[in-house]
Amino acid sequence: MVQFRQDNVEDFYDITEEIGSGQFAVVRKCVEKATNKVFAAKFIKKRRARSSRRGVTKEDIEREVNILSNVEHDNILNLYEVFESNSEVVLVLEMVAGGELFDFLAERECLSEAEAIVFLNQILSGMDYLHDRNIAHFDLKPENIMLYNKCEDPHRIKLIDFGLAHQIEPGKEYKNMHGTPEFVAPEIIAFESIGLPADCWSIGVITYILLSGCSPFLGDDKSETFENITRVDYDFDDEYFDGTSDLAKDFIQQFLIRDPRKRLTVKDSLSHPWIKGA
Ligand SMILES: Cc1ccc2c(c1)c1c3c(c(C)cc1n2CCCN)C(=O)NC3=O
Repeated sequence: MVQFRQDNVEDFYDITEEIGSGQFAVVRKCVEKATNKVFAAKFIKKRRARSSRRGVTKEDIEREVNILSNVEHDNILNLYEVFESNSEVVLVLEMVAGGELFDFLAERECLSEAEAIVFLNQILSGMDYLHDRNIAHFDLKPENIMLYNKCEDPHRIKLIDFGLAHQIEPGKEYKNMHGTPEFVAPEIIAFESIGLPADCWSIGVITYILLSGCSPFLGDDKSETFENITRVDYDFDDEYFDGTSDLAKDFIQQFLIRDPRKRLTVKDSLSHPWIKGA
């Protein structure tokens, strides 16, 4: 278990501009005073009372820290150290300066199959590492896939934000309603038992977006999106998929299967001819 340092993070790091924010967390760029190295500091508000709905419980924070402390993979973000005060916990994380895959995609509208496969090979490699350890990310989306460095190696990515990640204990039921509507699997919406296959559904949605620039289930509002997901109501509109190979569509289709038990696993997807053939 990583030690939560009780020192003041600002005695050791210069905290600078905000680079991201969520419901109970703010991410800021920071520079370690002793080394001048640049990191990302994720400030997580602690929940004050059990009855409160504000802030994150110590149990959830320790879960994220535990998972990040016990994983080491080229495509997964590194946790450097943790500070704790009365009101918040600060995760000092590796800085990935290349920005979101989401923005990289926005600049291009969609990617060639070859380029999408370069990103997917890394996403699948990181996810295979996590799933081998029964760790589900539960919040896979282009915003949580960051480019390491646009200049040095523009196609190197890191998976970030393990705030919803869980170690799935075999045989134990896990249910929770979280994640971003566009990317959540049907079993999450139906409040059924969830596990590693929920990440596989999200990978199918991400692949669809990488190749078309469109989101397969996105409706005019959250309930329409949930309705589309529950009915697995999507298609490969010729306007966006006219030049897309049948192998690519098959790869997507094998992830977007309602029954989690029949869905393609990450490990099997690495042997799919679309990925292997590249
Ligand atoms: C250059 C840059 C820009 C925005 C960043 C980050 C880095 C970033 C980072 C992290 C997180 C959790 C969120 C981050 N965000 C917020 C947006 C993430 N979807 C992180 O852990 N390392 C980062 O570099």
